[in-house]
Amino acid sequence: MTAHPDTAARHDVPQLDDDPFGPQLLEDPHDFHARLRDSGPVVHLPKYDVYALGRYAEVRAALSDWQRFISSAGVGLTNFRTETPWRPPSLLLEADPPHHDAPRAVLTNVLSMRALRRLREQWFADAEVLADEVLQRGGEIDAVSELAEVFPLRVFPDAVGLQKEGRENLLPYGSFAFNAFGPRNALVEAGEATIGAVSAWIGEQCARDRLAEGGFGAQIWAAADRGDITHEQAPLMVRSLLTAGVDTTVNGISAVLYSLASHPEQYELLREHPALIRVAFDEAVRFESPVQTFFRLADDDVPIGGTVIEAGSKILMFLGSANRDPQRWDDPDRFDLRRDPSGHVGFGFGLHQCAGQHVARLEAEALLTALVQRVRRIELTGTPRRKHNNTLRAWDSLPMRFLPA
Ligand code: HEM
Ligand SMILES: CCOc1cccc(C(=O)O)c1
Repeated sequence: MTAHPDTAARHDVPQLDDDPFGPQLLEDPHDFHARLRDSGPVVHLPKYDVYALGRYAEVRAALSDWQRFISSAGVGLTNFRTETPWRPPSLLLEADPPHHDAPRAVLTNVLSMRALRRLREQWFADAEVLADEVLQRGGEIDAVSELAEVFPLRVFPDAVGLQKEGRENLLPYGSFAFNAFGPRNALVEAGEATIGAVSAWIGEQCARDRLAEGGFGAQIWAAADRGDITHEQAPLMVRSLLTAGVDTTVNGISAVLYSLASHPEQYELLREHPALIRVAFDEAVRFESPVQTFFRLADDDVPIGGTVIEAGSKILMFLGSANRDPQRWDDPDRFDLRRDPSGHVGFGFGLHQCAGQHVARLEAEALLTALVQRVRRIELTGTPRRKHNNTLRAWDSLPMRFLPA
């Protein structure tokens, strides 16, 4: 499909007619990412009339320049300046300074590495129980439904302080939220029939009287009592945890399990050098990029990559492409625990960099520590199956064998 003549004229940049949210590219984005990087620093996608950034340098530049590449018009395709968001905007993800400042300071404190130290022992013990359960079942499992989905749902809702009933709403809610950053395609439509009830349950859990003492949720409400945020902001901030805190780690853990199973020599290296466990997770986040894309809005005519993006344009940042840019990474398509993955943009970068990255890293560290102690080898025993989502790179099924040490 060729762009409308005046659209082509309006953009003095190369253009690609691909649909990055279509089934082909969601199944395998890598060829498109390479064409995107090779086409130029800024590429117009007439399919959605957005500007795409595929190279590491420009993605880092856009993530760093929060004043001109803004989030308060939404970080999905929807432009909050002209369209109604499907839910009240996030006080963090979909906010700019100064409104972003206080919620971010509170969440940074609640989810800090120091704050998480109190959870470390329990999460490591929970991971050992789960790893033992897998081996007691003979070690042949679907690593998505029996490991990657189980561990985050065992530890994170309790850490937030959620009630036990209804937790089955968490994954569908997150999946819908991440789909909703993309166009209203079949993936979004498939969730629309049930999202009302799911969304209502999520909203109810953010109320103060639903949240257990000492959890992340109660700590957010305590911050409101201190005046660090308002009591009106507190429930929306708890909602941020429920939206971003589960599907992401499920797919981060799926990514590291898939990467290790498909690179047996890397798993052997990890067994010999368990100190590489945290590197392994960040290398998997770089390699697979569980969160593939986010948008920004150009708040002014913005110079980038030798061109000027006109004010009011939506910009689509391909984090997954930047994480495999050969201009930034040696042999980028190689999962390599010997490399230093720091600087990857899998958790974003700059002002909005993931507020929950330490939660994600602790979950992965706990599970990988338990596995490398007990499992000699991880093998794929069948064809893995992708789960398509407009934003998440996810696995639907990972048939695997875990051989006991
Ligand atoms: C592997 C797991 C995860 C990945 C790959 C991931 C990825 C990201 C990315 C790319 C961003 C930047 C968004 C932007 O720049 O617009 C982000 C922001 C955010 N993440 Fe994560 N995330 C993960 C886990 C989590 C967890 C476990 C939580 C909560 C406990 C969380 C909460 C958030 C929040 C609240 C923001 C918005 C921060 C802000 O705008 O200041 N994430 N995440
Ligand atoms: C992983 C990106 O982080 C997110 C994603 C979706 C929602 C929110 C939020 O703040 O509600 C954050």
